[in-house]
Amino acid sequence: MVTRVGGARCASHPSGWGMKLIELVGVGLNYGSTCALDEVGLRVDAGSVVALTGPSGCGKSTLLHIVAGLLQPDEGRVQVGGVDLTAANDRVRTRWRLVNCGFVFQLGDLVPELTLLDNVALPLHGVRAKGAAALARDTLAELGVGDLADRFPDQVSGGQAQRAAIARALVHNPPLVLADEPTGSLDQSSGAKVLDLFLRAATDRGATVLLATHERALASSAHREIRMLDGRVVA
Ligand SMILES: Nc1ncnc2c1ncn2[C@@H]1O[C@H](COP(=O)(O)OP(=O)(O)OP(=O)(O)O)[C@@H](O)[C@H]1O
Repeated sequence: MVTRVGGARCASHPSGWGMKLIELVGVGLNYGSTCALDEVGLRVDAGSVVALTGPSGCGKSTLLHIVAGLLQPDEGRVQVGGVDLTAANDRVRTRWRLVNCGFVFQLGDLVPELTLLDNVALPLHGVRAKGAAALARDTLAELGVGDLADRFPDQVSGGQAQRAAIARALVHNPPLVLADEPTGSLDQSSGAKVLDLFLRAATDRGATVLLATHERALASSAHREIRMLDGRVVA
């Protein structure tokens, strides 16, 4: 079934998206003469936490950007939650992403002019301002940075900013969470808290979390690990 972008969701799975969430077939992408992805085929079922691992430069970030519809492959097909992203134009992909996807970028990528609270409330368009602020505050608190809600990104540490970026990716309960090195600048206990939130999102509400990581502890706690090498999925 192909669902409307950002529209009606299927009721047969808690995420509302059916079982087969992500499907990539023969996906290739080049940056000029650099081949970043080569014939990648992948299928991820809904409701799981999946770790993408592999050496630096093997294509993990590029793959996450393609699944989010932020990059279009040069070849192949990408279907996510029943939507064919390779057939969708920029505007449709952007709208789809806002509704369905939470993305944690490798460098956090908070808006510098907004407080942590306002950054986290960004995906909550459509929620009344008061409700959005309360929800954003609760999510920041869950990640242990509730007391920093009114600070700006340049007034907190890298790890605190990263936790706010994770709060922003989770606050609207999206069916799909994509995270690029989400625990890279976190201490062990904050990293464990983040992992716990990802696992809960998957088991409690059927969300799917696809994360790129170099950390063994994170990869081995995920439901599944996908290993990449030189732009290909190898295991
Ligand atoms: N914007 C870009 N322009 C040119 N080449 C790029 C660009 N982004 C990535 N690459 C190249 O594409 C390949 C895959 O990069 P990618 O960032 O996807 O790897 P990665 O596995 O996420 O690496 P890391 O673990 O270091 O974050 C690398 O060879 C990289 O140098």
